[in-house]
Amino acid sequence: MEGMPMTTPPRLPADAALFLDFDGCLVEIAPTPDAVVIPDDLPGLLDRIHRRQGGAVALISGREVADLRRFLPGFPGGVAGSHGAELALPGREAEAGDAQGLDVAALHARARDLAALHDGLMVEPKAHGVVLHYRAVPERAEWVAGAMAELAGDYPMLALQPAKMAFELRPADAGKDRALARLMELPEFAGRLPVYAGDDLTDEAGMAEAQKRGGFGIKIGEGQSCARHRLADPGALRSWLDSACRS
Ligand SMILES: O=P(O)(O)OC[C@H]1O[C@H](O[C@H]2O[C@H](CO)[C@@H](O)[C@H](O)[C@H]2O)[C@H](O)[C@@H](O)[C@@H]1O
Repeated sequence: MEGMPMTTPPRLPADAALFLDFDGCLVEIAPTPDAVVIPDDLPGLLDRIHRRQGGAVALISGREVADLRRFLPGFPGGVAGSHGAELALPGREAEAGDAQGLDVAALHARARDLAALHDGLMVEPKAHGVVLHYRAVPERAEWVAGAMAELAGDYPMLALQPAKMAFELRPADAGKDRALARLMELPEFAGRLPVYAGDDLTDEAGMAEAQKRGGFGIKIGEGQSCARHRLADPGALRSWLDSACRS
């Protein structure tokens, strides 16, 4: 993740395929998953950039597809959710991994049991895994890391994913790199230059994949990254997208 200093990204090439993370990238981080605020101009901006890129725009998020659809109901592009375990494309039936024998209700119950041990912890259940959030009690970070690592030991089909003020168990065979690769096979995306913007550790695989394919990654916010470029925050990303639409 070290190496060359990161620069401001060049103008988005018109022949790029654009992959956008959601939390901390398109929208600011909020105290809880449900509290994120969608800027008034975001849906229109996504429509415009989707038209400019000839339909080659997708969201790649740790959130479930249903969650993303709830926040951005009219988003016209592809949506890879649950770190790529789900894929929803316009006009096509949604695809989802089969969770490989995972008893997801039992997993959620165990995460709730952990959360009950300390005030302020929050469980976010998902169809393919679970997140234990500690944003309200940052001093519990180490405890949550250990508890989730131990839980992960009982679920070989899941991988421990550190996130912002949270630890998640997500499908081991998913990943934002794989989601990008899958999307790049589609006619709207094939042959284009992949550009991936994201803010979190889970985005590093997506950025690395975009760069391996000759495109570039954009790290949103502070912190080390393999990305060649950086923008300060979601507002700066939205301005960068808006400038591209005006060119
Ligand atoms: O891949 P992303 O779109 O960045 O999603 C990653 C996780 O984002 C959410 O959690 C994070 O954002 C919350 C709202 O801002 C914040 O309260 C939390 O502390 C962050 O970790 C979401 O809840 C997770 O399901 C996503 O996997």
